[in-house]
Amino acid sequence: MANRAEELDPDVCCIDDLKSRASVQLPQMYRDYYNEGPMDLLTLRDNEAAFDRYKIRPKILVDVNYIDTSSELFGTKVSFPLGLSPTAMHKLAHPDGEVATSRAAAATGISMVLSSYSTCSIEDATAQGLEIPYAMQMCVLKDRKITLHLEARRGGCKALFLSVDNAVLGKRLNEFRNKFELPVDMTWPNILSHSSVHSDGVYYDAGMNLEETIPWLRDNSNLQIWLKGVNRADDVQLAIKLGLDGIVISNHGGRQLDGVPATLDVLRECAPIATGKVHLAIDSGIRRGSDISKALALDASHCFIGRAAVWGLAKGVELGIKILLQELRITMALAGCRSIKDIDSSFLSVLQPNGILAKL
Ligand SMILES: Cc1cc2nc3c(=O)[nH]c(=O)nc-3n(C[C@H](O)[C@H](O)[C@H](O)COP(=O)(O)O)c2cc1C
Ligand SMILES: CCCCC(=O)C(=O)O
Repeated sequence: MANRAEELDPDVCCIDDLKSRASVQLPQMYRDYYNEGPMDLLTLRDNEAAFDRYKIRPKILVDVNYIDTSSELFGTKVSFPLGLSPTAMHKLAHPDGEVATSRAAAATGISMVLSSYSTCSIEDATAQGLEIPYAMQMCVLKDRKITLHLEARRGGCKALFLSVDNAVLGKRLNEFRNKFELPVDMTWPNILSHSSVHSDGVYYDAGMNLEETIPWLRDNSNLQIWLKGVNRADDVQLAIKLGLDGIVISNHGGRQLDGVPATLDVLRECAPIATGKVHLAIDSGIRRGSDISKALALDASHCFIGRAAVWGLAKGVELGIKILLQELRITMALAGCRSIKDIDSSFLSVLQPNGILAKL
């Protein structure tokens, strides 16, 4: 049957299978670090549940013989509007670390954002994909020299993603209980080649404010600047006022402040403000190709995955990306969307508590 992509592994047919596979392979300390989050995991669960609250409304009798999933990010064509969110320390899951993840992004033609806390150098990771758009995630650290040193190491990156949801780390009970620590032979080469782990300067500058930081970054970088971790309409307005290039609606995959709303609901609130003024992307909770289509229908131009990629490190990141692409193509064909730009709000309804479907 045409739908059955021969290259997919019968043991791993969906991202949930990939999660199960990774979860049995990883030691508990790293499995819990990847899979869990802070406190009661309320936001982590709601990120996923939110996608189920929105229902797809297929349009009939559309010729879907040819489906075009291609899209664009930072002015570069990608095979579909999905990228890899920055996730720290890929070597915990695979000896090749971010180089392996980057290879998968390159093989499937999608974008990748590298974490400042990568366990491979940015140069080694970006060398894997000359055609795909890379970005680098940054935090403003107490020692601004290290922040700038990071910018200088940007290699082939086209954008900086400034994380704005981690003034401190969320209270992750698993990390306390498991006494989480890095293996002694593992480091963060992009940060520590310029400093020592014992220096106070490598920690987040919790006093950072955007009015001062963005002009300073603009003076020191010619890359696009995106904010990652925006959760409120007034912060979207601030980002527009400061002339930022893009915003990722993100709650860090429910890993920072427990109790914040699901990103899909925040997207719905913020998209009308952002549309036409600033690029708008989303991450947190994406586990299926149909989830991508729902975010696009709510006016995101791009989606990112965190855990789905790190789970992939156990069995094949490329496999995980191909699963999501296949599911997106099937969703588009069955919903009557021939191209990404066809996916609009007419394809979604919300099921209200009274059982009636409401249009967006
Ligand atoms: C293991 C792990 C490490 C992460 N490390 C970073 C990081 O270094 N910097 C950052 O901005 N976000 C980090 N994140 C958050 C991701 O960029 C992303 O927002 C989140 O994973 C998206 O949710 P999802 O995992 O449900 O797809 C991390 C997430 C995970 C799961
Ligand atoms: C010190 C690395 C922090 C990575 C991070 O942001 C996360 O685990 O969510």
